Amino acid sequence: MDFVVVPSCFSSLLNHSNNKNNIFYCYYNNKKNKSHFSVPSSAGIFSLRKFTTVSFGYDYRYRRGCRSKIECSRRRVMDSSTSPEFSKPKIVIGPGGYVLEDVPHLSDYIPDLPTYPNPLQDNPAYSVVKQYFVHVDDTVPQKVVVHKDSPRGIHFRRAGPRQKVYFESDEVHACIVTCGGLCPGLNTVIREIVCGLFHMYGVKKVLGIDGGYRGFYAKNTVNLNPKVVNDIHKRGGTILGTSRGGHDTSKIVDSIQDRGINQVYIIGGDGTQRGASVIFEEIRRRGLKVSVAGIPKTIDNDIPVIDKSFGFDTAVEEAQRAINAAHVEADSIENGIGLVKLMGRYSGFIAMHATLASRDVDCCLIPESPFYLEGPGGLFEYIERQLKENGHMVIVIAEGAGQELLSESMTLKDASGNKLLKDVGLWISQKIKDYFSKERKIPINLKYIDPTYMIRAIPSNASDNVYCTLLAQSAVHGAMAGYTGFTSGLVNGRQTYIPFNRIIEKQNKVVITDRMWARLLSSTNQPSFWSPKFAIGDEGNGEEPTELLDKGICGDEAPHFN
Ligand SMILES: Nc1ncnc2c1ncn2[C@@H]1O[C@H](COP(=O)(O)OP(=O)(O)O)[C@@H](O)[C@H]1O
Ligand SMILES: O=P(O)(O)OC[C@H]1O[C@](O)(COP(=O)(O)O)[C@@H](O)[C@@H]1O
Ligand SMILES: [Mg+2]
Repeated sequence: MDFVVVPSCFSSLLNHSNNKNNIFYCYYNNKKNKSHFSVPSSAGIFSLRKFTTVSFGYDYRYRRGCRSKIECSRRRVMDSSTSPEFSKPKIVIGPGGYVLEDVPHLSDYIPDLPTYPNPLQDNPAYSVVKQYFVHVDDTVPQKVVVHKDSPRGIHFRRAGPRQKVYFESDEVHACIVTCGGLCPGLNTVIREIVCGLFHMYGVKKVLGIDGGYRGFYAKNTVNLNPKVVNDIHKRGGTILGTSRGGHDTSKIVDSIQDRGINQVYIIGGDGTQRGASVIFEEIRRRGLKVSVAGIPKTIDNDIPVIDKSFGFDTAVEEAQRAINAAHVEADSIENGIGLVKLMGRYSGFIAMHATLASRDVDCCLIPESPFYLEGPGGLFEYIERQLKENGHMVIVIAEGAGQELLSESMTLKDASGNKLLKDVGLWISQKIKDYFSKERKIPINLKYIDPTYMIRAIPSNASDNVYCTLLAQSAVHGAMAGYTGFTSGLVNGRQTYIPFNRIIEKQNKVVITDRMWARLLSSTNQPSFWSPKFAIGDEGNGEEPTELLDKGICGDEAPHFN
């Protein structure tokens, strides 16, 4: 008997089989050595182990060919899937400076994978669509504003259904997990992954992982189907629960393997996508036929490359309610100051967009734009002028703004390693009150509104709901087509598959030397608080211009959804 490594997932395959005997065929590279053995399902994994011996340096791919038969092909893959070559980004260079930043595919590390016709071709809802399947060579450019001599630049693979899929419908065992902070639209994404798998691809097995990453190994799972998720998009939050911290890669991948899961849908922000990336690497190292797809989530909009994250518009819309209230309060009383603190840990997109949308805001403070309180050009001087001229004013401050001005105590971190912020809203309220009452002897009426979680605990609005649907369906099409290690994201209004390395390499931030921030300054008339010393840091960090600037909302090209 030759050496055979039996993946731990065989136990779940054995347990799920209705047949009395599970026949295991082992195909070796040398076909002459082909052998098989049969194990009664009641014997379970322990009996199976009698036939097995661990052989280091090899791993075995398995495929559930039919209910009673599991074929395992022995491959010499460990060496190649752990080689540095494998971890390198997949870059394809073409003529004219064309660069495709491609996503990994299961066939990159599992040779001879069979393909199947896409079941969508028999689906009456889609058969009327001309050219429903996306051409394998379709890509989407990252930059759409070009000059006639510009190189063609970076492209991403276009998302969408492919003619051939790498999973049979009854072979798929998918799971969905939500991690990090809440965001409007989480439930819509969950719903549309489940419905997409069931209705488009005839999949019947979808598991919900309870409570974020740690749910893989420390919690129960829940079976998901279209009935269970039918009206969840009308609710805020996530029906699966979420958490920070608790990312234990090997325990998570063991759980994926033990449960026989072969498609993993991971919904979360920058931290979550980093976690997804290491899960993918471990899955590839173990040579498993498991697709890992990320769906980017964050109200802070701090994920790079993509046009914007889902739930962002809903959060901005909800923030308007707080700003309106602050304006009404400030406008109704002498020397009224309405102060609103909005979420935005490292990026001030919510504050910036809420300010631009409202037009009632006189000053917007964000983490990317350092400010100062006293002296010429400072915030106090500006407040005094506003009160003199208008009798009231509204200030919006992102929670991450001005952190460097607050007292220097030890920086605490949350379970995921994110900086725990000091309360800049309370701090600045006190500073303004002290300055005007003690130093200037000017009576002011300051009303502080902190809507905190209210802007993210709500269900998504109509446009975010459509956006969530497209992201979820794109992720499903990608996983079915055998792509893995990708995030489904909108680039220039087109659905794309973006490799994890591009999503996690940096954070999206408001670039204060961009036109969007200039639009805000011209709308509020606030001081820029700009000083040449800030500009050095700004130029030096090599940031791309604000993603939202040139690509939509107020940019040169209206976003268009495919
Ligand atoms: N560098 C990392 N490697 C692995 N897992 C990570 C990493 N950063 C964050 N995570 C995990 O991702 C999950 C969510 O991260 P967090 O930063 O809280 O939220 P978000 O994904 O919304 O940014 C947590 O379970 C955390 O442990
Ligand atoms: O949910 P918590 O742990 O209180 O964290 C609040 C943070 O979550 C956010 O809403 C978004 O954070 P993530 O997208 O990284 O999860 C931030 O704006 C805010 O600072
Ligand atoms: Mg985050």
